[in-house]
Amino acid sequence: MKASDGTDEAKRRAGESASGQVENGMVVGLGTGSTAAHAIRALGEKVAAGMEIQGVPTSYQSRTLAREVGIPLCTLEAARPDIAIDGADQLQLDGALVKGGGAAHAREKIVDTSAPRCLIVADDTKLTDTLDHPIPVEVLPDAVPTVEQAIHERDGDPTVRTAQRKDGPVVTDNGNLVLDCAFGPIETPETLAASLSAIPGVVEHGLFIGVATELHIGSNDGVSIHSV
Ligand SMILES: O=C(CO)[C@H](O)[C@H](O)COP(=O)(O)O
Repeated sequence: MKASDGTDEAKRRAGESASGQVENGMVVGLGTGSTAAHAIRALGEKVAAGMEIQGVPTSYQSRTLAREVGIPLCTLEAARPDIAIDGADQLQLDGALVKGGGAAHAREKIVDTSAPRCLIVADDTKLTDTLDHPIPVEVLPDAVPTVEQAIHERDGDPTVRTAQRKDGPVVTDNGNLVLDCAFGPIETPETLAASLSAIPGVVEHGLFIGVATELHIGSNDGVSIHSV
């Protein structure tokens, strides 16, 4: 397959492919980002055609879009997802992912891990042999200085994520801040994931290990599906 340059068309193919796995009566975890949004729109079309599903949103963005396209929503208290569909910023074919480009990774990890099937949708430019994308780390605001120090001690380089159309930092849907932490090539993602989780003040980080069960990778001329 030809590389897609990360086009919206490749993202659409991936999103629509994953939405094709959703069956009548299912509860669906609704991921965040532009690729997951294609899946949500495709699910909205299924609902309009008579399919009965419920969505569990992972962010303000996915909740708003699901409402716009007519997907009935529920919470994790009401029902566990049968399947989750979510995007990624970078991924390996063994299913190790970096997420959190939209700062939604804390809720995404909760919803994605609550589903027996987690389908990751991405264009083919995001595939890599070795993860090296900065890892988003959601942090309680008071803990930023101590978490920054802990990241340096782990040979990482943290940067507070700043907002595009607001002065100051990005504030997550949970009221926290995000440190984008560059580690260079990550040879053992599971070790780094455990190490980041152990830092006091870290709410959640964007390394998703052992979460994805299927990868739907869109390109210019099709979709490839990989079981993990
Ligand atoms: O993790 C995410 C949000 O927190 C997104 O799924 C990830 O950033 C990919 O987004 P996009 O499909 O727009 O490239």
